[in-house]
Amino acid sequence: MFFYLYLILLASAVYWGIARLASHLELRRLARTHGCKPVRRMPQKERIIGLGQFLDDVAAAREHRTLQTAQCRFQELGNTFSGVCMGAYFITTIDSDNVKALLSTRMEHFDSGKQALFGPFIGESMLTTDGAVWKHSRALVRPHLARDRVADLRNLEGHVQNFFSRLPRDGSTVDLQHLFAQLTFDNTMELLLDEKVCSLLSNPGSRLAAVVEAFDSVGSFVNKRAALGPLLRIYRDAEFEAMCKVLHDFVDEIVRKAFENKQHGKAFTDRKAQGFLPSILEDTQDLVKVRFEILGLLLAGRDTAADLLGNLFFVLARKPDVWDKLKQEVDEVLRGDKPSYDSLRELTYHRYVIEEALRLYPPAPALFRQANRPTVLPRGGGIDGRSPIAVPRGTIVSTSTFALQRRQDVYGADADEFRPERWQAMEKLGERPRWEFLPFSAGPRSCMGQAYGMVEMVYIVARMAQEFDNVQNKNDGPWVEKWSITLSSAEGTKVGLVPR
Ligand code: HEM
Repeated sequence: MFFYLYLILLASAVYWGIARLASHLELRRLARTHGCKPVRRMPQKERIIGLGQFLDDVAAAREHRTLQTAQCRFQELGNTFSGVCMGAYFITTIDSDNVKALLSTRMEHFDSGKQALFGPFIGESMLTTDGAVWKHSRALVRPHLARDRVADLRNLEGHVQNFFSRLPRDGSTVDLQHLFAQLTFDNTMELLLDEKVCSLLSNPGSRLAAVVEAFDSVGSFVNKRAALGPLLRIYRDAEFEAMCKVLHDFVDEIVRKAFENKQHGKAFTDRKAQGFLPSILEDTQDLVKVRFEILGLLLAGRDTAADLLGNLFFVLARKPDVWDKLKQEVDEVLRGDKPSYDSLRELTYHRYVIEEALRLYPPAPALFRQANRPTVLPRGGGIDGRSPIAVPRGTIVSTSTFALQRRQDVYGADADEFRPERWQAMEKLGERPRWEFLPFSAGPRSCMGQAYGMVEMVYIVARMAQEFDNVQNKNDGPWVEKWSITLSSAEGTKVGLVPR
């Protein structure tokens, strides 16, 4: 018995050694062929485990300055550098050639790298899988975010009405951030699952309120996990698992109901027959897989738009001139009507305002992948950082969209300022950035909900501009980051609203 165990262990060790050697030789061959030079390393006293780096990251996260710290590092060290954190070698870059290679031209050399990170929350879903499984998920979802679904804004208006009913109209303080999360949750549930839930109208102690709360807190756990590197494989957190269970139970109930209807031959109504849930149940009877796909989509669709709106209104409350321009545009274009899919496209200034918020406060402020083979990135090597660099298998390669979209050499000396007019100027000159503006990522793995997300956000801002004369700032200090999967304001979005 022990002899066989010993043999298995020995064979595994030999296999591992040969695979490492082959990978190393392949990396050397690639480096020679492409003329790679060493990538700049960030100063670290100890580079085997990178414990110092881990402790610095934890301290920065506690002080809500992870993203600003990363931006400063790029300013000090250049657009591409490498380091080690908790035993994991990483390369981070805001060089647009590298970003293009990572997300598009060499995309197949990198995996999503998110499965361990999201762990029990979304298991195997489109956000965490690769290859054929990931492609299949995208094909399933695509029709449900097509133009006809996106263009139907009736449901969204219903949720906006619920949202308005929660807003005080006497200028007293309200935190919009949490209400936006409820609004986008209700809307995404209906868009994807034809499920009418009204968390906006639910009581504080209700089950629905607990589900929204679990969604809110699960993000903080995921971010904590991100810092653990390879230790994640053995890390367990009972509180995180309890939050996941609340969400799993909630989605499982909806899935089971739809599955039973299907089993009992109950036909879906015409509208439902086109819904995402019936079509995914046609494809698989694995209800756990269905649960994870749905949760992944809810996560992708809810937090991103809600956080963007929260950050945007944080800024708008301090920019009455921008709010006046938004009101002027809705009045001129919509003339008191509700926005339609077509009229939304005429709200150009609204789009600039939202793009400026996406630039400064990208809901996904960092994108990362994991190299699934030895490969090469085109820039970052040598003293001038212009030569290609070799990327060993297993390397985590990330880009900070937060820092990338604040590059002064791209956006000018006022890159850190909120100035929507810059988009008009850049468009006039035909200088709209391509690989330096990636709020929805880019390439084959880019956001599937980009068109819908933009429509939803422009619609909500336009309806707010039709409804309120004034958005008063009630937050005391400056904007402070809270990065937990997506990027929101640590102090919320406290405003007072004065009706028109
Ligand atoms: C403000 C709105 C939104 C922003 C800024 C945004 C941003 C992003 C980003 C950056 C990614 C890539 C993540 C990565 O590669 O790590 C992504 C992926 C994705 N988004 Fe969005 N998103 C938004 C809204 C939506 C909506 C409304 C939906 C659907 C209802 C959606 C569905 C998806 C899906 C399915 C993916 C995964 C694509 C894949 O892995 O192939 N997103 N989104």
